[in-house]
Amino acid sequence: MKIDLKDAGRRFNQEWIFRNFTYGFAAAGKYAILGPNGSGKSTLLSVILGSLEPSEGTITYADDTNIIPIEKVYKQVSFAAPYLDLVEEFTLQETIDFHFKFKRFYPGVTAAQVMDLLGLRKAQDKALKYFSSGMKQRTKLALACCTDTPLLLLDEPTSNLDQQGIKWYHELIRDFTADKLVVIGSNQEIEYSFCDNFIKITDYK
Ligand SMILES: Nc1ncnc2c1ncn2[C@@H]1O[C@H](COP(=O)(O)OP(=O)(O)OP(=O)(O)O)[C@@H](O)[C@H]1O
Repeated sequence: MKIDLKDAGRRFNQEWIFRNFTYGFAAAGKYAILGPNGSGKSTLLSVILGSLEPSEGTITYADDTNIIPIEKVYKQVSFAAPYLDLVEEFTLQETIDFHFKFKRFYPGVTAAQVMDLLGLRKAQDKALKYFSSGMKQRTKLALACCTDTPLLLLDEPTSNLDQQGIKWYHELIRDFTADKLVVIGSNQEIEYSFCDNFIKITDYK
């Protein structure tokens, strides 16, 4: 998977959040988008995700041989963010089953293994509305990482996780992302310490 942005910019009303962003992402690179609160990390992630259009410039996606049309990109992406809502009425088991009706498991992974990996078997029949914020965040990360997509986007991945949860997050990254293009939006080193490419959003103002 490759993503190329050329002179990309995004604004809300009259305010430019970033401009002149020319950058190439390629599998299996690990990229971190860095910047202070409100600088535009989530906005750039949303443009890469395909959920926001650039206000100027272009974004193109390609696999090894072909351009991927923008309307098909969602099939290639897994995304987790604290502001991404889960269906609160679903139990954990239903959440896992529902997610994998639409997306394939990472090779070798099963629904039972996702449950084991989460370490939340006791809560498998509990509705997500009764989950703590850390349990919800773990659920989002496990679903995103255990899905067989070439692109993984994570915004503030360790928000609401405790020390043990942060260690668990690093194990997920180690075990499920070797061949993926990974982009992390973050301002905490612990979240992107494994990355090898760094984008400072403040360089594109
Ligand atoms: N839908 C929107 N309409 C108008 N302004 C928006 C919208 N979404 C984001 N913004 C503005 O864009 C700017 C960048 O926000 P963004 O959420 O991308 O920053 P961030 O770097 O991810 O911040 P944080 O670290 O706090 O999550 C902010 O000034 C925000 O108010």
